[in-house]
Amino acid sequence: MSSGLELKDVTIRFGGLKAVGDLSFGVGQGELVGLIGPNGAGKTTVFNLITGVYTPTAGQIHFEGISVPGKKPHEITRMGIARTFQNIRLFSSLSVLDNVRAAMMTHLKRGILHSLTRGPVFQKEEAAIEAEALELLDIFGLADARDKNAKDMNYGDQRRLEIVRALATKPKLLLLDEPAAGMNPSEKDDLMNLIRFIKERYNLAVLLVEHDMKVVMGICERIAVIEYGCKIAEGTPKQIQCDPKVIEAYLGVAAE
Ligand SMILES: Nc1ncnc2c1ncn2[C@@H]1O[C@H](COP(=O)(O)OP(=O)(O)OP(=O)(O)O)[C@@H](O)[C@H]1O
Repeated sequence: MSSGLELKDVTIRFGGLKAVGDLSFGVGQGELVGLIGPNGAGKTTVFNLITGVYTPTAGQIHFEGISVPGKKPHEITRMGIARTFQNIRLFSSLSVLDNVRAAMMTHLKRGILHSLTRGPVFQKEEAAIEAEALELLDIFGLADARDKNAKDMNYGDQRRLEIVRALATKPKLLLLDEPAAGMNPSEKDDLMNLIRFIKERYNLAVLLVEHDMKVVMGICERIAVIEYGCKIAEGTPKQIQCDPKVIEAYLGVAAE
C-alpha cells in the first residue's frame, strides 16, 4: 500500500507491558476502517503511535510512503493526519469559531512582522480563514453557535466541534477516537451520516475507534480487531460479526 497509512509489525512496550504487539494493518486512501477491541486492548495507543505521541519500540509506520516515527505531532498534522480524542480537548474558554480558527492556523507559516503589521495580505488571509471556518461549522450545524464558549455547548455539540477542529487542519486521514461516546441514539444516527458525508466531501480516509457496534458495523468498510494489542481478526463487518474469535473476545452475545 503506497498511499494511505500502513503499520507493519508495530510493537510498543511500557515497561513489562506489551501494549501493542506486532500489529500490521493499513488504511487506504478514502477508506473507512474500524479498529475495535475490548477496553485496554491498545486502540488509543495505536492512535498515539500514528500521531507521534509515542514512538514504537519496533516496527514501521508509513503515511503516503513517508516514515512517521520520530516526527513531532505537529509535523504529522502537517502531513495530513488529524485526530479527535476520547476525552474532548477543546479550548473551553474560546468561542466555537475561535476553536476552529486556531486549528486552521496549523497550515499557516506567518512571520512575526506579517502578524504584527496586519497589512492587507494578513486581512485577506483572516477573512478567508473565517469564511472557511464558518462553512465547516455550517456543515456540522454549529454555525449559530459560533460566538458561544465551547464549554457552554452540550456534549454532542462539543464532540462535533472536535471533529470540525480536526477537519480544519485539512487532513487526508482522520482518526476518530470514540466519537459516539455519550451520544443518544438519534445523535449517533446523525454522526454516522456526518462521517459518511465528510468522507465523501473531503475525500478522506477515516480510522474509527468506537465501542458502539451499530455505528461501527453501520459505516465501516473494513474492521480490524485487536485484543491485548495484537490483531485477532480483520474483514468486512459481516465477516467480523461471525468470527468466533471476535465473538469470544469482544462481541459476546451482542453479535448473536
Ligand atoms: N503511557 C502509558 N504507560 C503505561 N501503560 C500505558 C500507557 N498508555 C497505555 N498504557 C496501557 O496500554 C494498554 C492499552 O491502553 P489503551 O488506552 O490503548 O487501550 P484502549 O483499547 O484504547 O482502551 P479503551 O477502549 O478502554 O479506551 C492498557 O493496559 C493501558 O493501561
